[in-house]
Amino acid sequence: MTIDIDDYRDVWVFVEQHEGDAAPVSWELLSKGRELADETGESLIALVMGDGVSHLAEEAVARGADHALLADDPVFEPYRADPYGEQFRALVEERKPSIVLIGGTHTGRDFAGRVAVPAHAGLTADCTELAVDDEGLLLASRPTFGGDAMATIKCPSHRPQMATVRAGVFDASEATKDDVDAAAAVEEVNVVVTEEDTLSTVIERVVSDVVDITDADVVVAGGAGAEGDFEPIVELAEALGGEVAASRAAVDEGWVEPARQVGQTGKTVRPHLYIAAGISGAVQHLEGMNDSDYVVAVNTDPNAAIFEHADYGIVGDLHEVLPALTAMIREKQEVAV
Ligand SMILES: Cc1cc2nc3c(=O)[nH]c(=O)nc-3n(C[C@H](O)[C@H](O)[C@H](O)COP(=O)(O)OP(=O)(O)OC[C@H]3O[C@@H](n4cnc5c(N)ncnc54)[C@H](O)[C@@H]3O)c2cc1C
Repeated sequence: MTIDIDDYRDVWVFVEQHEGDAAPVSWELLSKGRELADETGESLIALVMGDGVSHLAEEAVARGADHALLADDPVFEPYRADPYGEQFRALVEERKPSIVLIGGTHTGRDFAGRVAVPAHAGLTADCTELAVDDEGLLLASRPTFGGDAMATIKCPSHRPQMATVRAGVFDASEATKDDVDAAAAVEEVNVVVTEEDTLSTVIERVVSDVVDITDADVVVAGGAGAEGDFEPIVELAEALGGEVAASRAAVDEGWVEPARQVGQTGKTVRPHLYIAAGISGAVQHLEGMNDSDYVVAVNTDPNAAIFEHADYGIVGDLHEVLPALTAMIREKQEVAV
């Protein structure tokens, strides 16, 4: 398929939503998209699909998009890959964006290929870094070879340049425009899919019990120093209402499920409080938690690298320090009740 790449312009960000609430990754991509659009001198366009979601299109503009495209129709609720993919595909074909960014979530991964394949476009999945080069080409980076190397991929001869991006790797954009200005920049697009065209029907929605540590406000992470006993970590996390996480060393030992691994080949978290217990502070681990608001490290080795990245450090055995912290927190909670 030959295309004229000069026909393709602008940076698009897909605003993922669930029952009218935006997925946090949407606003993270919007802030990165703004940066890329400013560098390439193009517009940043938000694409919102759903039923009764015009408020999100306005919010996307308030948070920095130049313009929002809104496909608002009952066919988009609940989410199914075929209407989303087909609507997105049709808009890409008609409007010709240069860069398309989609969250690397279950939803984004599910339908992004349905946009990329008919467009004969490349799709770099699960990116953790994005930039543009001097010619305005998207540089999409992601871990590869099981995390042993980082690959930077560019797509010089085809458009659009598409990427799915891991949640939690960029700061979310903030609202800067008022509602009136925002509403004026929303364009309702022609919905090209109907219920009759749609092959799938949702019979039942079952809430998965797979954990998602990326949204937690408090994360208590354990490493090899836990020596197989995660109980103090679990109890402190429970006392603080937070999630349990782990270094790769702890996951490799089978002490904790892989969905809880933090780092380059795990999840990226940015909680208000991150407690790293028995974790040395390897760069690959730091990559997944370095943007936490407050880091508290507990380690027997006063020279452990993690202390250089911690706001508060406790030199000691986690099997003594964590139960003491948990007991103090429980005591305060009882007094408060
Ligand atoms: C390509 C690649 C990708 C990787 N991706 C990831 C990733 O996503 N996430 C990740 O975490 N790692 C990743 N790693 C592995 C990383 O390099 C480290 O090996 C790993 O993070 C070490 O885990 P750790 O800190 O738990 O263990 P260690 O480095 O063994 O550290 C254990 C720490 O516990 C302390 N300690 C021991 N006993 C106690 C105790 N009783 N109380 C308190 N402290 C104690 C020790 O002093 C030590 O500092 C990756 C490596 C590579 C090469």
